[in-house]
Amino acid sequence: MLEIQDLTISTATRRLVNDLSLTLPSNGITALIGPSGCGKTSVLKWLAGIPTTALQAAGSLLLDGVPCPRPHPLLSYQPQHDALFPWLTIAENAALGLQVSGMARRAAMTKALSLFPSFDLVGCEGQYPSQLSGGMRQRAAFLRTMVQESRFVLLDEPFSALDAVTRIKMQIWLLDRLAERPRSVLMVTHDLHEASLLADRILVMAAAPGRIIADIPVTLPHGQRGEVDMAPLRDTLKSLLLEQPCR
Ligand SMILES: Nc1ncnc2c1ncn2[C@@H]1O[C@H](COP(=O)(O)OP(=O)(O)OP(=O)(O)O)[C@@H](O)[C@H]1O
Repeated sequence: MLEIQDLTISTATRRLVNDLSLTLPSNGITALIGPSGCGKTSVLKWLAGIPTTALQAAGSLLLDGVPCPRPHPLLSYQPQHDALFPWLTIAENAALGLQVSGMARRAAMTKALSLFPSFDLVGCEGQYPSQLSGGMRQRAAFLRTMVQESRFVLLDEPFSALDAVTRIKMQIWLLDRLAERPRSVLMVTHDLHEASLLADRILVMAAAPGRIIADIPVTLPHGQRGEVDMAPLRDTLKSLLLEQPCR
């Protein structure tokens, strides 16, 4: 269990996130939605321990009840932009997270390469990020995050650059992997359809300052989430978001 307690994030002149507390269970998908600029990415970056210039943050993070340093090897983070290293091949990029956490290069490469077929990246192993489309780069970044099998996975709009078919494939892939090996995913998304389809719980943030205004469990099994079944939930989310100003 991962607990954020009283997280406040500010610039020199304004408070971006105010006293945000939330608990992530050991498994399942928690979607984080909210108007643009409400602080979703800032919360994920803080969790991942990414230093952000010009922002000050205060708050505690507990992992299974014990203070958790950041960055932490049990938390992996996929930023909004793919952040692949341009001088490494796609295979080298994909294996990098494993190597950073101590796995030998050959073993890391073997493990990463085994996932290339399910990410539709076969043939791209030796290419560089600049040679790939935006969607392919996003799949490679997703692969690099998921291959690490961290207990907590932080995904910032992981499917936003994908075409509709690839997006559905990746969503199904994520659900299948989580069914095989449960872990906890905190996913920022602007797509209410995606949130209602994937999440076990949806957190809605408001802006100015950023805070959680709704915490909605989604209990219907994934296999039963048809368009019509999920429409009332999407309407609720839409109403909550439309009440919020954009920043
Ligand atoms: N380094 C920074 N310096 C100053 N302000 C910042 C910095 N980083 C983010 N902000 C501001 O913090 C607020 C929250 O930004 P953040 O990216 O966390 O929002 P978001 O909810 O993820 O937005 P979006 O949905 O558009 O990606 C925004 O108003 C943004 O301008």
